[in-house]
Amino acid sequence: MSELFEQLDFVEDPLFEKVIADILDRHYSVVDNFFSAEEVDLLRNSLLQKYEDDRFKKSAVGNRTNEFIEKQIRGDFIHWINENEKNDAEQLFFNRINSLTDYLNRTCFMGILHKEFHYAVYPEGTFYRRHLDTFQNDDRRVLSVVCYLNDESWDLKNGGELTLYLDNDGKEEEMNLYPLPGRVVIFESQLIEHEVKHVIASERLSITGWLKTR
Ligand SMILES: O=C(O)CCC(=O)C(=O)O
Ligand SMILES: [Fe+2]
Repeated sequence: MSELFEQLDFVEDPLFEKVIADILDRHYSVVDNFFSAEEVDLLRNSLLQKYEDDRFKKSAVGNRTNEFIEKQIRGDFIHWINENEKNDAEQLFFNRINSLTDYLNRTCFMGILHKEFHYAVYPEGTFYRRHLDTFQNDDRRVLSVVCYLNDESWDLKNGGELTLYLDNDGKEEEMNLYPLPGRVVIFESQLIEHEVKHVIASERLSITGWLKTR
């Protein structure tokens, strides 16, 4: 009878399996080299092209308050990626994200139906204060996915760490993650508070997005 349950086109993927094991175990996963150096170059060039074309907007927080308060919370500039108008780099990006999503849905029944992703540029001196990614009363966000697009010369002294605030048996613990090129950090949007520390030097480049239900 066992063949009844076989899915002939299913191939186990060790990297995605690690993501799932991490999420089940501790609600976040860090995957280095999720994107290859060449892929990061393509995506960074795509980001920089749009940034130079001035298509980025100052990010907002929740319902618009005033600009001054926003600057005290987050200082990044963002540009939403439209999947219907994707360029080659973005096509490659979504292929990879879609395989992860399909894998999660097939193996964990996560029910991810939608996604939204934006480029982000944090200029020198900016940060994003501690927050949960559900501030817009949007409980459809299941997983937050952050992909770093800095180049190989990115130095740890540039700052801009992503700090995750984790619960270790009732005691808060900080996990500091550097925005290294090709690295992807995935975490449960409803659970993990986090912040982007001050960017001390250089521009910090990334794509951030959410896998969503309904
Ligand atoms: O860039 C990062 O490391 C995290 C960004 C973030 O928390 C957000 O955009 O909500
Ligand atoms: Fe966030």
